[in-house]
Formats: sequence, structure tokens, C-alpha cells
Amino acid sequence: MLRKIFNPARLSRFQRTMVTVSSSDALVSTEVDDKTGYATVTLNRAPVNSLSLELMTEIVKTVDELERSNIRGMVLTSFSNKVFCAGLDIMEMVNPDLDRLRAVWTRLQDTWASLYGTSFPTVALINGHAPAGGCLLALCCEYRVMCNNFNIGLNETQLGLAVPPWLQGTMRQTIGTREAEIHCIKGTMFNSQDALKIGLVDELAAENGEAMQRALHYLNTFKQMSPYARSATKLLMRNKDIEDMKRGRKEDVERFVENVMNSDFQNGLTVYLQSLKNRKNK
Ligand SMILES: CC/C=C\C/C=C\C/C=C\C/C=C/C(=O)SCCNC(=O)CCNC(=O)[C@H](O)C(C)(C)COP(=O)(O)OP(=O)(O)OC[C@H]1O[C@@H](n2cnc3c(N)ncnc32)[C@H](O)[C@@H]1OP(=O)(O)O
Repeated sequence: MLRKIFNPARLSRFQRTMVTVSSSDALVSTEVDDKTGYATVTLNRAPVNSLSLELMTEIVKTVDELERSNIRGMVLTSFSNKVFCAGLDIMEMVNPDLDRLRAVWTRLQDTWASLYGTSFPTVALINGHAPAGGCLLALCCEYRVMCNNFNIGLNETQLGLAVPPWLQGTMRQTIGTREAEIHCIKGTMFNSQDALKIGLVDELAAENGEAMQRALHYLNTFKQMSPYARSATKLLMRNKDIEDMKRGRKEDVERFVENVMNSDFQNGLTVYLQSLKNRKNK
């Protein structure tokens, strides 16, 4: 069954109402161009857009609001021209409160499901590094344009974390089964050129302006197309993955909690955090 389908009858409402959501200190800011109906959603959590519970809650809320406002497309990007998103906030995993840890993982599942399952077209404008959860956000979008000289990949295993099945699936869909298996297990981070070669991103750009033009070009390819046929096809392809994730979500949360509470993992995390700081001080 289709979860959400673009409803052409709601189009007239969209043409009348155009939104610019969120205040300047918001974790996520959204601007909608009233000529094109395209929304630019900017992640705004300095310094590196790490995914705290609050940031993920805002992402889900934003996507839900956009779904209701009938925009025609969305570009997801970062306030920083150095880091698109640094993945899960590591501090959420250091000696955590168990209820909050469960909420963090549940919200990551929700973030994946809502971004992956939008009826409107989505492009990730990857204007900085995108490790782990950052790569996840990009993978949820239909199309990825990446600026040169950054890194992207699912490096979870390098941190001692298992990549959950629903995220493995998205990686498989993007780069193929064989490559996904190898690179999820190894935790490979790709530079922009290699990410393009392997199909993890669709286009490269020298800088932000060019990346935005390429992103808009992708969205424009749907201008003359029936929004119904477009979104129905997308959701028929993606809904089963979302339903599968939802069926297994409780076990998935408990696996994550077990993984994070393991003392080897906690010790490894301390070393990893220190290595980030040492790198910075070099
Ligand atoms: C079946 C289920 C079972 C189990 C499931 C288990 C796991 C789930 C798997 C997948 C889900 C996703 C997991 C994750 O996302 S884990 C997080 C992975 N992220 C990283 O490894 C990135 C680490 N960061 C970096 O490599 C660099 O910071 C980066 C390249 C992003 C940017 O470098 P830059 O030089 O620009 O900045 P830094 O000086 O390094 O950082 C500034 C500041 O920010 C702090 N920082 C960086 N990343 C994070 C983060 N992810 N969380 C929290 N804080 C972060 C960094 O320490 C600096 O802080 P400070 O020294 O205080 O200024």
C-alpha cells in the first residue's frame, strides 16, 4: 500500500501559500522559492551538524511540514561549507541515559524513514564531509551533488558500531550489493572523486553555487511530469523498505543500545574522541 501520494487536488493550495519557515537560531532552516516551489532545507547546528536528538526531531518536523505544504522539490544542505553532517552526535553515546539513547536511535530511524519516503523529489547538496549519519542523510535523498575535496561514507564499523540493516539496504540500492557489502564492512570513507566513480554521489561541483545549479537542474527534470506518477513510482519502490524497518524497529533499538553500552565500545569511544581532538591540535 502507498503510504503517501502526491495529491494534485492540493496543488491550488500550494500555489497560494508560500512559506519561509524557522527563525535565525533554528537548528534547521527552510526557505521556499515561491516561483519554483522548491525548498532549501539547511542544517544549522554548529560546529559540524552532528545529529543530536533535537536536530533529528527538527529534521523530521521540517520534512513532515513540507510534505503537508505540497512543495515541488527539496534541496538538503549545510550552513557550513566544510561539514555537511558529522553523523550521530558522539556525545549522545558517551555514558548515556538509557531512555534518551533509545529515543536517539528511534529518532534516527524516523529521520531515515521520513527523508527516504518523501513524495517530492529530494537532492542532497553535500557541501562538506559526510561520514556515517551524514552519509545516511545524503543516501535518503534521490540525488546527490557533492562539492570537491570532501569525504563521504558509512564508517560506522571503524568506530565499533554495526551498520543497521535498513541503512545497509539504502547503500545497496545506491552502489550495488557487492560494493555495499565490502564498504559497509570496511567502513570506507570515499573522497569526492571516488564517491562519484562508485555511484555514491551522482555529480560533483567545484563550489556551492555550481552544486545548487546542478541540484535545481535535477529538480527541473520533473517540471513537466505528472507529480502523481512520479511520487507513486518512488513510493512503490521505497515503501517496502520503510515498512520492513518499522516492523523490526524495536529489536533494532535494543541492538543499538547493547552495542553502545558494551564496555569495549565505551572505551573505544573515549579513544576516538581523543583522536579527533589530537588531529585538531596538530
Ligand atoms: C543494528 C543496530 C545496531 C547497532 C547500530 C549502531 C550504530 C549505528 C550505525 C549507524 C548510525 C550512525 C552512526 C554515526 O553517525 S556515528 C558518528 C560518526 N561520525 C564520525 O566519525 C565523524 C567524526 N568527525 C570527524 O571526522 C570530523 O569532525 C569532521 C571530518 C566531520 C570535521 O572535521 P573538522 O576538522 O572540520 O572539525 P573537528 O575539529 O574535527 O570537529 C569540530 C568539533 O566537533 C566535534 N565533533 C566532530 N564530529 C562529531 C560528532 N559526530 N559528534 C559530536 N561531536 C563531533 C569535534 O570533536 C570538535 O569538538 P571540539 O574539539 O570540542 O571543538
